[in-house]
Order: sequence, then structure tokens, then C-alpha cells
Amino acid sequence: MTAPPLEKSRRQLWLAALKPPMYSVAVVPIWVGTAIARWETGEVDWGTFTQFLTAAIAIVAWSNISNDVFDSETGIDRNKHHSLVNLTANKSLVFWIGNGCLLIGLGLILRIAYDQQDITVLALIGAACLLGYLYQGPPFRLGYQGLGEILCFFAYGPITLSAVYYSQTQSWSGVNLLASILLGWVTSLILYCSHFHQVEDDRKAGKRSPIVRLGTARGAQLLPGICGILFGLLLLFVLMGQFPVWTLLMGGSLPYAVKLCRFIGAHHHQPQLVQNCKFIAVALHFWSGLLLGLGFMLAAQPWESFGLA
Ligand SMILES: C/C(=C\COP(=O)(O)OP(=O)(O)O)CCC[C@H](C)CCC[C@H](C)CCCC(C)C
Ligand SMILES: O=C(O)C1=CC(=O)c2ccccc2C1=O
Repeated sequence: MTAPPLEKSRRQLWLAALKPPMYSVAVVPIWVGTAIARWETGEVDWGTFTQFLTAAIAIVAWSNISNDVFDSETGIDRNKHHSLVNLTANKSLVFWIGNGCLLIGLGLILRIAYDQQDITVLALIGAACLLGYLYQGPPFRLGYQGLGEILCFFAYGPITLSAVYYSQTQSWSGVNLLASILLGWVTSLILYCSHFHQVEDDRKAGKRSPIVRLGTARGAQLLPGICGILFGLLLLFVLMGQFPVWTLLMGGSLPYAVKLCRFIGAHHHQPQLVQNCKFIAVALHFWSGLLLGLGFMLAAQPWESFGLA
């Protein structure tokens, strides 16, 4: 039996509000940081890995849920039918569910810190959450000034990846820091792409996103350069001898970069068409991160003695 159209479209709205593919931004840093720790130390603490992964998912849920709450206060989401606040018509319930997710996430991070008798991981993830709040919460709302991509770079790149690596090794790594540049860059690319379709609503609400500032045409023209930097840095880090050759596997995600540049290049001025383009960027994030981590995992295998690593 098929669902009545109204019910089906409501289900689609809920799916759009919850954005399951977006949780790539929680999973990938935990995978990459852990893979680098394994490459460098030969060991993985899977208990810490699982706790960190669960915490990251809960914290990203908080970031998205509270984004709908804070955006409902500025009027920017007036036309966003898939806002959780518009769907439930209960802002305070949504707000407290979001806070509950944050509590669960930080609680799990606190447990890691307690088990290791070291506050470093908690301090780093606390700082990442603070950047998340500065992005969208009152009175700061730095995303409205067009600073979201910079905050996103540091939160999902150097800060989170350092915390993941530290949770595994209780030390720091230059290679991990280099990898965090790639990860922060590709995560910010998702945010950048998410602005193309909402440029008019953003402009009306006074949000000066990079796409509002540049215009959609110029914004689209920059994409091949942004993607080129991602893969260029990978090549550079391998040539410098910092990354094992296996990490070139990340090049397997190149088709998503090409698809992203071509699609936005052709449709940047058509909001209906580009409204889901951020999910091409999410696919690029997921596959590039998965393959990068796999490269480190494979380089740590016994066959490195055959000269393949
Ligand atoms: C919520 C975010 C973007 C939504 O932006 P926008 O308002 O334009 O979108 P809508 O159209 O959907 O309303 C992302 C915000 C990213 C922020 C700068 C940094 C967040 C940091 C995280 C909370 C840290 C997570 C750490 C975890 C992985 C351990
Ligand atoms: O809803 C969105 O557009 C985004 C949600 C989100 O959690 C995120 C995280 C990191 C980079 C970009 C984004 C989004 O664009």
C-alpha cells in the first residue's frame, strides 16, 4: 500500500530536516584520526573509538537541532519547511532535545577524559562546540558575517582531529595536523555549497554568507580551485614523504569533485536545482575521508615490509 501523498511529503520533510548523510562530518574525523594513530603506533583502542564516534554523532545532532532553533529567531528559516521548529511548531521542545544531545556527547567525552585522567580531549571538543555556538547562537551569530567556513575549518579540522588522535595516543602528531587541513578544508566546502540555493533568503535576513558576498556565478567559479587545493595538498604531503603512498587512494573521490564543480557551474543560479548540491559535497567528504583513512590503515599492515607503504 502506498502512503498518501501528504504523509509521504511530510516524511520527506522530516528526512530533509534530520539530514542523515550529513553525519559523515561526525564519522569521518574519528575514522581518519584513529587510522593515523594506528599507522604511527600500531594500536587502536576500539572502546575509545566507539565512545568518541557516539559522542561526535550526538554533538553534530546538537549543532543541527540548535541551528534550526536559533535560525527560527532571526526569520531566516521562514520559507524552510524542513526546519525542525516549523515541522513541530514547538521551539522549546526542539531546543531541549538539542541540549540533551549536547549533554550526551560531552558526557561521553568527559568519560574518555576521566578514564585517561587527562582533560585535553574534553578541552578540545569543548572548544569545537564553542565554535559551533559562535557560528549560530545569540548574540554572536558569526555565520551571519560570513565567518562560518573559517570556524568550520578549525572545528572539524585541527581541533577535532587533534582530539581524536590524542584520545588514542595521549600525544600529538605532525602528520595528523597535516591531515586535519584536508579534513577541515573539505568540511568547509560542504558549508560553502550549502549556501548557493538560499542566497535570496540569506540576503533578506542580513546573512552575508560567502555566496551572498561573491554572488553565485563567482562562487561557482571558485569551486575548481577549492577542490584543486584539496587534491594538490594531498599530493604535496605524499611527495614530502609525510603521508604514505597508500593515501593517494583518496584520489578515488575525485569524480565527486568533478561532479560538484560541473553541477554547480551549470546550475548555480537555479535554487531549485542546487538545493541538494551540498550532498554532492557530503559524498566528496565521505569518500575522500574514508579513502584517506584506508590509506593509513593499509600502510600500517604487515605488507609494508614488501615496500608498498
Ligand atoms: C549547523 C551547520 C550549518 C548549518 O548552516 P545554515 O544555517 O546555513 O544551514 P541551514 O540552511 O540548514 O539552516 C554547521 C556549523 C558548523 C560550525 C561552524 C562548527 C560546528 C562544530 C561542531 C559542533 C564540532 C563537532 C565536533 C565533533 C565532530 C566531535
Ligand atoms: O545543514 C547544513 O547545511 C549543514 C549541517 C552541518 O552539520 C554541517 C557540518 C559541517 C559542514 C557543513 C554543514 C552543513 O552545511
